[in-house]
Amino acid sequence: MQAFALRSFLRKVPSCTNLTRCQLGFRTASTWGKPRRFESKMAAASEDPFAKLAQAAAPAPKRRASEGIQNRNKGRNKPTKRKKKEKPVVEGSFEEVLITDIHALLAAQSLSDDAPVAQGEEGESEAGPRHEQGTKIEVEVVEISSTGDGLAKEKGSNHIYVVPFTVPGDTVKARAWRYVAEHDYTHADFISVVKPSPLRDDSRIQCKYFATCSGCQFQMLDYSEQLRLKRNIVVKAYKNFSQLSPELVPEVLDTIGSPLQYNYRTKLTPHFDGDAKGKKFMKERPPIGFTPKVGRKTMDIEDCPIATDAVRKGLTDERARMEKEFSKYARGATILLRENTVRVPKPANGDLPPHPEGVPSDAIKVETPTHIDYKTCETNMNGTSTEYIDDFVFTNNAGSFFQNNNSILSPFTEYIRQHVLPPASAGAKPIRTLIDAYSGSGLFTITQSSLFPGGSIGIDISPQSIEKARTNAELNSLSQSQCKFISADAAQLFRSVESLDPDETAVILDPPRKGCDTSFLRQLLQFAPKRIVYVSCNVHTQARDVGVLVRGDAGLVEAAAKEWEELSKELKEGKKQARYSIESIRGFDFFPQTGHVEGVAVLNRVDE
Ligand SMILES: C[S@@+](CC[C@H](N)C(=O)[O-])C[C@H]1O[C@@H](n2cnc3c(N)ncnc32)[C@H](O)[C@@H]1O
Repeated sequence: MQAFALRSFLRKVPSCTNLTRCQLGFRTASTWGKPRRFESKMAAASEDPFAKLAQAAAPAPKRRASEGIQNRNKGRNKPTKRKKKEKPVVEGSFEEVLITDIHALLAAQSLSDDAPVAQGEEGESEAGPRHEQGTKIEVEVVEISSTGDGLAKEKGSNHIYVVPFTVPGDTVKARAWRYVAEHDYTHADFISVVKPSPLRDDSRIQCKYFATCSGCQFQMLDYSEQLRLKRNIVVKAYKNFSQLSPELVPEVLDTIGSPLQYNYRTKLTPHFDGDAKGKKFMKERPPIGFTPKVGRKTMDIEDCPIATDAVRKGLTDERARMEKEFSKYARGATILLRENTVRVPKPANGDLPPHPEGVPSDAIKVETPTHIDYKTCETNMNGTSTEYIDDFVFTNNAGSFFQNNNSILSPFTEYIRQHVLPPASAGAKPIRTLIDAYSGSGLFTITQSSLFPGGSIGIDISPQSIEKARTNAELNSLSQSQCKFISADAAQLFRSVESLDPDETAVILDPPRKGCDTSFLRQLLQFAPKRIVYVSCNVHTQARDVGVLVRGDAGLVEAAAKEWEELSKELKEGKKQARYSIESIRGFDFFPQTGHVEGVAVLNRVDE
């Protein structure tokens, strides 16, 4: 990871090649007990086991994961021809996370294994023979990567195979399909289990498409094991991507489970393929479903048990509609299935309220002591969907972002309420104001509002989400002085908050998967709020950004040249950037049965 970060940094800031590691804020070799890959670049010819990794990692350009899909279509048994120049691995991407885990595993085994390592003749990697595409192999799974795939080895070889739908301790049959030369590992398809791991119990699997559809990875595992694995994903994210020495990272807390482990997803987006040129109208209903793990043609999937009943019914209804309407379509499309709730309070006399007007009679009915929820499925991207979290109501553009596991949002927002304010300490100014950066339709601005007498400010780049956020504030009886929303890039936020006292301000960040950009982090460090709660569906970019906030060096490692100039000027002018300590880190399982985890990191400004 550091090798990637350093290269991109040096590329962007050519005049900074004489900066020392210390100035860059990297961990020192001694803090991790091992030399780092970027150091090994200079020691390529040495006996250092990391030098080999560096040679594999450093010079070659990299491919994006999506190129593998193109390769698959060319036929598994033919050698892959590369037409395009390889593109760099995207930061925080699936591929970068996988490569980091593979490097860590290779490094660990090169330090500890007695197994003899083959000597890199033609057709062999340094770790053992590599197979032609299509070769069937038997491998033993040694670890699960942070992408949810098994990392496996053949007997007598240290070569790593990435095999989905497997768990540590499994011996499985697999088919090699893509050798990744620059990182010396091979992607393989899962074929069958030869000897199951004690962790595996296939009777737990609830979907007949498991291990074919690419959506879920963990259905064969007990739920407590899934939570343990997800905690480990968070641990590894901070170890591999924060660039912080271990003493700065507190022990990662247990992952909080989802109240529902199936029937939880309030949004699905199945799709169907069309004519390649989009000209020939369909002669029969196309397969409607999801992308398979192998191949690119959409699988026909009639049901998805991780979705809520309303969304599952929506899938059935859409498939029935397509049965009649396929001939109108020439192009492929994505279908939106988003749960929508109409809540009807029960009268105090205990009578059942009448069926609400406009709600279809076959809506899914969920009765509680106080109300009846009627659940339907919205398929119009521009339609409005409504969700409840405790007594809060949220309306959204059905096609825009909203968290898609409603069952966990009550405990999750309660956890944020319990942690967004620091424990009261003598003499400290109480926090009065909340900034909710990347607010969407106001999830945190609204659910946390009661804690902030000075008001809450939400900012999001999507004008539609901000429009809904304003509506949601009204629907939840919050005035404009209690909840204010700005539609803009998050980095513009700091222009609007100059009047706020950072000592009295907490910030919640919930950026998209790619994390925060440098400009935002730099401005955040200059604004220096007392407390930050960083929420993310990508714990790897979260760990990277938290590392920046803890070191207080936004702009140094990944700054674009212009930002670097600005930052140097600011540093010369003596403008200060804050730094933070991490109070706690923990995962929430928003995505049961999959390898994904939502991370929450709570940070306090270090007052020196
Ligand atoms: C993971 S969602 C979180 C939304 C909200 N906190 C929630 O939980 O419902 C990320 C949000 O960031 C917004 N976003 C993406 N890039 C942004 C940017 N540069 N500035 C502000 N908002 C951005 C998206 O529109 C999206 O609503």
